[in-house]
Amino acid sequence: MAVSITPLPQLKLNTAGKDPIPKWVPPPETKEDLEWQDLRVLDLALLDGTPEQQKQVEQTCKDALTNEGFLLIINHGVDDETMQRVFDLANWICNGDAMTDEDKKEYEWDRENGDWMGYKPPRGWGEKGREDYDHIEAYNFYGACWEKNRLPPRIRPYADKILAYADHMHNHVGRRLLLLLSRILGMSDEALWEKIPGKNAVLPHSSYCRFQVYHPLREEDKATTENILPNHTDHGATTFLPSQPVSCLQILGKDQKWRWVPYRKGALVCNLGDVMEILSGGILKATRHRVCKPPADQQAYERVSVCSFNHADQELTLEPLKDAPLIKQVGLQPDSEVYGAFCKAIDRGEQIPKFGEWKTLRNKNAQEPISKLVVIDGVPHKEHIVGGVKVYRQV
Ligand SMILES: O=C(O)CCC(=O)C(=O)O
Ligand SMILES: [Fe+2]
Repeated sequence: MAVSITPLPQLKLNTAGKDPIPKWVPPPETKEDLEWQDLRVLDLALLDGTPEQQKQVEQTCKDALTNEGFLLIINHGVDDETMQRVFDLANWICNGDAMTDEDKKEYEWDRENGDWMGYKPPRGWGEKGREDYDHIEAYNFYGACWEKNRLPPRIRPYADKILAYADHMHNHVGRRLLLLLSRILGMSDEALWEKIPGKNAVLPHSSYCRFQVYHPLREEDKATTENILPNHTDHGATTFLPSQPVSCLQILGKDQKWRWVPYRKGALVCNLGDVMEILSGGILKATRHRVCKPPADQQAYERVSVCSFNHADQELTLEPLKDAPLIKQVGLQPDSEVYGAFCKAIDRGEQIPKFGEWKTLRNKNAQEPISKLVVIDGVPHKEHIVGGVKVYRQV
């Protein structure tokens, strides 16, 4: 069972000859005793190993994505030194002097139209109103940033390095994960890679890399803020987050309990989005997660986070791959949340959406004020339905 794609390359980001940027200093780990979610560890190097090792990695992947819905990936081709450079860049871009105030205006995202490319100012994603301060500043790097030169001038000398990282996550790690998911579904190695991402660009369509920082909570927000980023599922196919030390990310277990994602230096935290849950008919889960207020001993630190969101071709029709052997064997899972919500929307007569419509709808409506009030864990939330999938904001 030879893997049909080239062995995983090792990414190197040589910034010699460029102006130095400040070094990101990782904050210390929390000493608090939190309820951690045990995550399975997927060793991606095993995919280049013996047939038994390949089978082992496939099984780990399947167990993780049908149970926790999150996993840790090691040996993904970005060593600690290279990842340090990525964090140096992310920290400098979101938290340093990489952008002037004019740049922030010139390159600001077009949120009203659901286009998130560019600089995201620190408002609108929290659980308060759309215009309220939300502690999160980010730069969203889409393929068009390079194709249309939509990069602030001071960042341009590093454009090739950022692209190399984004490329590695999408076209090497992302492709290999799709290969594993194809095998899990009983399909040929390249089936999902051929079907999902769209081709002919390093970051095709809306796949993107986000550098972001969560600023420490302001004094006046400490008492009233629980979640910095509300409870949601990602809307693409796969997401990769290099593990970082400030504990904020929580995932919702099958038992409806929230648990903290542990820090593991050098690993990638990986989860699936709506696309994979719908295509797999609910077998592979797009797990709900949220970014909470950090534990008390980490509340003074800036939390730098680097996210790779691997999306789908805008024309991809979102529906289960009914011919996939695993779906035939175990059947569709309408009790699964995202796929179930999707089924209900279709039953109500809504059209099967293309991914592009789904994404724009979800981007436009993300965290809009809404209608229905529900109680989760004893805490009142507003519920908003976006493309059939529920998004919650704490009231
Ligand atoms: O920063 C994180 O740890 C997760 C962010 C996240 O879930 C998102 O942006 O969709
Ligand atoms: Fe997310």
